[in-house]
Amino acid sequence: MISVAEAKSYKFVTGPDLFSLCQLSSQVRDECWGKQLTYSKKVFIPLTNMCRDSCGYCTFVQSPDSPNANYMTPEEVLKTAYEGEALACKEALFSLGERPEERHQLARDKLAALGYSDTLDYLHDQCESVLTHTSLLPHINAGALSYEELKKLKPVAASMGMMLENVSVDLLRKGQAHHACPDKTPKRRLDTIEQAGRLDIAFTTGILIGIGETWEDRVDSLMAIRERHLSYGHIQEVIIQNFRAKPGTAMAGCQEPDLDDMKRTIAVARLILPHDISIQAPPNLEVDYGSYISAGINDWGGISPLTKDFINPERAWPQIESVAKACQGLGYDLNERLTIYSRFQQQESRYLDSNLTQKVASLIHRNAAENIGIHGGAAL
Ligand SMILES: O=c1nc2n(C[C@H](O)[C@H](O)[C@H](O)CO)c3cc(O)ccc3cc-2c(=O)[nH]1
Ligand SMILES: C[C@H]1O[C@@H](n2cnc3c(N)ncnc32)[C@H](O)[C@@H]1O
Ligand code: MET
Ligand code: SF4
Repeated sequence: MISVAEAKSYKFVTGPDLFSLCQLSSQVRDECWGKQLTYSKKVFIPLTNMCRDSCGYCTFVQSPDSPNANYMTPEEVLKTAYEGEALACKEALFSLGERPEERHQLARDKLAALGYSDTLDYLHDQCESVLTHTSLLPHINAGALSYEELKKLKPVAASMGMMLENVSVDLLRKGQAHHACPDKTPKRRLDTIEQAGRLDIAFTTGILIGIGETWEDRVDSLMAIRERHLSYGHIQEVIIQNFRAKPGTAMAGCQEPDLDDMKRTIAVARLILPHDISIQAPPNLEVDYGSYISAGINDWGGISPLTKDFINPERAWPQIESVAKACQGLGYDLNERLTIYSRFQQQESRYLDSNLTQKVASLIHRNAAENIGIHGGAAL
């Protein structure tokens, strides 16, 4: 792992050339993860698109004035999960707005009609329903959560996640990406990662690239993740996600990060983070996604044969076969993994509630058989 000072000196223009950096990070990736990349076959469950925050980049959020502002019903949740199960998905990604009932009367009314007063209680019960009725494993991406909230949700999710975004407090200023977003303060985000560590929750986090942060801010954010992982060991993956500008948002006119900037950040993330952390970049937010492999990623995140990426709905998922081809072209197999990585899966593991161990064990078997069947490759 490189030092803060080294990482900060690796920036564009004055730092080492991109090719050497990528060679170095690929070497580290190959040593730790071998000649295989992974993805998780998932369905997306956008439980509610209302939110008390208003991030400058987000089109997922719907204002209460919009006819599209909603909560999914329990029937809609199960329908999506059943359809995903039929297509061999193994992850149900619950992704939602943060505490909408604390800001919007419409959210309170819609929750009350469903028999709830708290979005997180509804989330708990919908994860439980998916666990009861299907073989899918819930992954919860509900933003900043407290120790008590995480603790309540742990028995109904195999893993959880929340993008740190960035530790820069400058992004909270007026006119910046996180202005008027109480859940995007670095303090709340870092505290969520810390509490998930105390609770032994297999956790995904990451940074969003190109939202007004500096190179040094990126390094500081990755260092903050590294420190918490060194304390608790619970970070299973770090997502390096590029901002995509969306019409109709406050940041519609902002410059998107270019591919070289993404590659440099991925390579440096690989060198900064402990090597047992998976590095993920989504394949649907960059046309030349194959070049992420040369920058040092080992994972593509969730890919869905059924549902769109509701956060980037205009960016279609590539066919899994075309991702596999890109991997093979560079000498890597593509294997399916579960939402909880193998390192955290052991039976009696402190990371899994006892009612989840059996479900995970049977999916491990299915996954291994499918990986051998489809790719002729090694099972995970
Ligand atoms: O389809 C998406 N999946 C997103 N995922 C899902 C992710 O691709 C997979 O669910 C995980 O790799 C677990 O398998 C996230 C998960 C998190 O915990 C935190 C943030 C994200 C962000 C996205 C996203 O923008 N789009
Ligand atoms: C779930 C995660 O999706 C990311 N997210 C939200 N909006 C965008 C966008 N326009 N471009 C890229 N990523 C985005 C944020 O990082 C959030 O935490
Ligand atoms: N609202 C949560 C966050 O921003 C998760 C979904 S974002 C569309 O972290
Ligand atoms: S990114 Fe998440 S927190 Fe921000 S407005 Fe969208 S749903 Fe809300």
